[in-house]
Order: sequence, then structure tokens, then C-alpha cells
Amino acid sequence: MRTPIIAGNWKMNMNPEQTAEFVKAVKNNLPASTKVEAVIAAPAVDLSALLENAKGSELKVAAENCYFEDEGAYTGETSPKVLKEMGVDYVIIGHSERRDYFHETDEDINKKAHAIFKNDLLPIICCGETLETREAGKAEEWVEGQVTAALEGLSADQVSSLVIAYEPIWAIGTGKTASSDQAEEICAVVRKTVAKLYDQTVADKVRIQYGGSVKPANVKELMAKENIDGGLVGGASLVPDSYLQLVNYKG
Ligand SMILES: O=C[C@H](O)COP(=O)(O)O
Repeated sequence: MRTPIIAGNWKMNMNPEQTAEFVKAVKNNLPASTKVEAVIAAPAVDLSALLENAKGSELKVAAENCYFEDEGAYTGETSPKVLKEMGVDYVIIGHSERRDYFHETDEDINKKAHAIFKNDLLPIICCGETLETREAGKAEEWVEGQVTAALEGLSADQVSSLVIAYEPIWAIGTGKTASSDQAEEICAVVRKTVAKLYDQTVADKVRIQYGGSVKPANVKELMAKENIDGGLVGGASLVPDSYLQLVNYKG
């Protein structure tokens, strides 16, 4: 009943020309968005090229970040209001790289989630533990805390429509995928947290992605898990053929 959602997260890796070429290479071979939602999250400087070339196709477009104010004196930030005007569908927030390198806090992420909904966009909210936290046996508690903080003040309807991406930091860009059982275990914790904060109906609707070295070779096994509804994919989303294999994992 939950539509799978596979999102490529390009990070800081493409320019507008490469973006246009990529979209041309994939746009006619994407699954129907009712079967699997295929999303690309691109750097702000590539969004125009992405949107223009994706027009009329099944591809959905995400920004990799935004600010929590619509406009004003915030040099270098991206307005969620303008993202909406441009035609963007989703915004990734709380990625571990932003939490770590750019000091994004749980409070910032919650403010961004509210700003995203205010502008009629949908957030993809990232969470995930470090290897240290996992080895200390605290991964579940950590992820529950991140999810609780990110969702504060959001309505049941809003939470039903958003996406949460569980990305164990030790599996990002390392080639070390969490086993499908490890991924499922924490994705189940995410769903339980939503049930605890809201109710089971909301928890059954929220879509949960796994991210961390997802590739064509492991996507089917991960997607077969009960609580995994999608993937947030870095490296393997940069090449058209690999991206197409991921979004067409159902055949
Ligand atoms: O947002 C995507 C994740 O950080 C995963 O990246 P990766 O697939 O390169 O491990």
C-alpha cells in the first residue's frame, strides 16, 4: 500500500550540463510513479536543468537542502518558497553530512520540516547513527531521538505524507552496506517511533528509506523487507544505467 520511493542523492557531484545529459538518458525508461517513485536530489545550481529536462516525465525532483525562512538576508541559503515556485517536489533535510560538516541541529531540521510543509513541499528527513553509537548499543535510542525531534509539532496528516531516510553513517559511501536485517531492524524502530508519537495508521503510511551503499546488486533484498519502502542512494545514482536498474528493481 506504500508506494516505493527510490531517490538518488547526487550530493555535490554534477553540473547543469551533466544533469541535462543524465535526464535525457533516463527519462524514457522510468517506472510509472504509481509503481515506484523515481526521484533525483540535485545541488541547487542544477535544479533548473533538472526540472526543465524532466518535464513531462515520471521523474520527481528534490533539493538537497533548504533554509527555514522563505526570504530575507540569509546569504547563501536556498528558499523553500522558491523551490516550490520552481516545481520541486521534495527536500532532503538532516542528512548526516549536513549535520556533521555544517552543524545542522535537530532544532534546525524541525524548523526546516515546518517550512517545507508551509510551502507545500515534502521533506525527506534523514536519521542515522555513527559506528561508535552502534557499537555502544545505542543505535535504536539515537534514531528514535532524532525522529522525535524532527517531527515535533507536525500534524498526523503531514507525517503520513513525508519520507524518513535511515542512513547509518558508517555505511555511507564506504561500500559497507548494513545487512538487510540490520537495516530492517532500525527502519522498524523508525516506524514504531512514529506509531508512538502519532498512531499506527500514521506509522503505516509513512515511507521509510534505507540509505548507505545501496546499489543494483542489493536493492531487491533491501526492498523486500517489511519496513523498507525505498532507498536514498548516493554513489550508485550518478550513472544513468545504475540509476535505472535501481528504480526499475521491480522489473
Ligand atoms: O544520501 C545518500 C547516502 O548518503 C548514501 O550514499 P552512498 O549510496 O554513496 O553510500
